[in-house]
Amino acid sequence: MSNTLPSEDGGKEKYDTSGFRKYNIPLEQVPKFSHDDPRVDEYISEMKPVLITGSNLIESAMKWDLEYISEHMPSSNLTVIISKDHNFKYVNEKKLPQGQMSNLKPIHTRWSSMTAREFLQKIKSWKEGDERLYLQQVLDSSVGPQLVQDFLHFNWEWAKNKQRIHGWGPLTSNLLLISMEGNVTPCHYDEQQNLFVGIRGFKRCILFPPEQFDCLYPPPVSDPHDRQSQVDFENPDLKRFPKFSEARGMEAIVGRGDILYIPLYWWHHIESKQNDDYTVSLNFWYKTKPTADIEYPLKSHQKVAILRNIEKMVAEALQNPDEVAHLMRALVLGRYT
Ligand SMILES: O=C(O)C(=O)C[C@H](CCCc1ccccc1)C(=O)O
Ligand SMILES: [Zn+2]
Repeated sequence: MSNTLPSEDGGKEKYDTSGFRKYNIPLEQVPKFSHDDPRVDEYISEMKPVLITGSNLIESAMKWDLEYISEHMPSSNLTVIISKDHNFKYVNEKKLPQGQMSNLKPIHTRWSSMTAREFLQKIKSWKEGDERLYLQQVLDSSVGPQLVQDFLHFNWEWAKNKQRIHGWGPLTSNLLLISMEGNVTPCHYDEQQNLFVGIRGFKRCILFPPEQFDCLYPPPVSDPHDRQSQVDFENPDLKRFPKFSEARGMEAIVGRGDILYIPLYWWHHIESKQNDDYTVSLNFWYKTKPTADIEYPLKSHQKVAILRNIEKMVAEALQNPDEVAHLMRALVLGRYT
């Protein structure tokens, strides 16, 4: 059950955020509406986050806890990320320096695979100081016939309706997420529309709109941590990242059966409630349709896409990522400033 009742005015009630980390960031509440409230589609069409309650989108997955998964896919090896602390910062392996530099491989998080039962045993016997685990498995035929059956029984009518009326592209993937209490996925953005569903436990999501790109300082596009903020929310370095002090966020608590719409290019920081049981969530990532006829004024997420393309073009033209900053400074400093 969700932790506050959907109220008529939607989104004004405060979420119960006890058990989540406190950051020095001003936060507004993401509005919360029942799945059949017309305001849900108003927010999605304006590409603004909204928390949707009471939908039966994944009714058949509400029984997906580690016992059930262990029982129905006893031998499957699932993808598990292991981290030295509670932060699970995603690394794009394809963008890691190859060859002799490979000793720069990230020592912070690494990928492993294990059965659901092994994962359950490891998190049950976990104690302070141990490495932390986060199961992140793409739903594909490898999850076995029972979970595929459950997947086929999702309320695809509802999901397809959203996809159609909001002009989304195809569903690209569903990521099954089983997190230890207290794990954090640091602030990043994705280039897809996302219906993020709670199955078990509570997750708190902090969101920032794409236009706050200059407050959140992602690394170069060629960096393994592409699309992720370089700012450590627990200890922000305001000398390196001064505009982070201007960041203004939104907050939602995703409970059992809740769906958080995370618009594409919106920044999001997600954590599982501390000192609570493990959490289970499932996301639905949709490509967005290529912009047929461009409308002005451009939306902020389109300007972020332009920035990404410029970075890629300049790096490609120079054939050397290290020269990009110098050329871009020469373009702007003293000329466009
Ligand atoms: O659904 C989303 O978009 C989330 O960020 C959910 C997040 C885990 C996502 C891990 C990840 C981040 C970037 C690229 C690939 C995988 C969580 O719930 O902890
Ligand atoms: Zn994400």
